[in-house]
Amino acid sequence: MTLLDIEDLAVTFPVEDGPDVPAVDGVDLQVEAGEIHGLVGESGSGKSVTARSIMRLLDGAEVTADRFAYRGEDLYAKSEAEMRAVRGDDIGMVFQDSLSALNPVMTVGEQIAEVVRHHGDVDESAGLLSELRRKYVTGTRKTASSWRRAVDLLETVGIPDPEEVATSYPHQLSGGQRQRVMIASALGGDPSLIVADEPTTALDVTVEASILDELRRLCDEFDVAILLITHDLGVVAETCDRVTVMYSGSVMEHGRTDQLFENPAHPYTKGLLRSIPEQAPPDGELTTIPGSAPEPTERPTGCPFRDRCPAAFDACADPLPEHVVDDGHVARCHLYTEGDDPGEVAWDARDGETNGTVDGATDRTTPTEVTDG
Ligand SMILES: Nc1ncnc2c1ncn2[C@@H]1O[C@H](COP(=O)(O)OP(=O)(O)OP(=O)(O)O)[C@@H](O)[C@H]1O
Ligand code: NI
Repeated sequence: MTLLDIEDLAVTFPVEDGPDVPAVDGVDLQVEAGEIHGLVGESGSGKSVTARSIMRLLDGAEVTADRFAYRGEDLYAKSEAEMRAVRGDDIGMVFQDSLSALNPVMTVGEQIAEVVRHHGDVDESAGLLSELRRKYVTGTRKTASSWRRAVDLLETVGIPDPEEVATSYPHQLSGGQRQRVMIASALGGDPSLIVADEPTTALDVTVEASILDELRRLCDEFDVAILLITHDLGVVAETCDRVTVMYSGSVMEHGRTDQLFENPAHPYTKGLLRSIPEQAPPDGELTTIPGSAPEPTERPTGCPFRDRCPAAFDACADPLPEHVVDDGHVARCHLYTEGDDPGEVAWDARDGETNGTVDGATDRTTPTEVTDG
């Protein structure tokens, strides 16, 4: 079942003395129930803006979409009160910066217990006065169901000694433990989807690996879907069932993780794959894509990647087409519009030089020169 179904999302930030910023422009995103879906792309590609659009947390931005459905219901047709119920109960969120996302003056057990009470799983008042009394006077009784559930959730996300940790304040915990607390808190509302924006980026690799394992396990065990935002394709390879690749506000390619890694179709995806150790060609150094992504206000027409693409040709100035590579695997790239496979993209040029040729593309207009970034 498709949980989240977004078609042609555009998000623009009005700017007072300057051009509006078209941060996201043309994003399709489908998240299936129970899957881990990777949203990947370089910095500034619009991953976080897309994530926040799902929670409707984009104050002042203009958001349009052909479709923006969660479980078949239009999220943008909901009232703010209905949306508050969606946040936390249906869709949980985990951010990169756990220290600023958690309340510094409440124990983590108290914070999770509050989420549990609001979700209504336990027969304890979550009214404002009751919460204020707990916060400033009594605290949650350690025998209360909401507290027991908070401790259970801490245990579920792999925190040793959860009783002890529940009575700690966020600053007393390590970054990895705080990230687990955020995941426990997101689970407190028993959501069907967790949006996790770079949840492990600030952590060292061993802690990152164990938290990703944990997410994988939670996804399988609780049947919760996770939209995992990352700029790290290695993380995607390890963790995700499917993946959507973004570049400069648009989706370039999406498909199952195995389809995308074994048979990448978009030159941008191919370029990204060359920059991760597991995927680099046997002969070679890791190569990053020369140049950098354009600012949203300076994006070229048509394919936003064409200035950096070694295979770009005249048609790339036209609006992005959709090429179905395989069942469930789509690339938005002009190279395929004539129905033939363009073969290898010349990403193997070294020293920042691209020779700009594509095998099998002899009948095309000569690709444009790519400048060294
Ligand atoms: N409130 C805002 N006002 C104006 N522009 C914004 C705003 N928020 C984001 N942007 C712009 O939107 C674009 C996309 O930003 P976003 O944070 O979604 O990128 P990202 O893919 O999450 O990058 P990163 O990997 O660095 O987190 C960027 O160019 C950014 O400058
Ligand atoms: Ni981001």
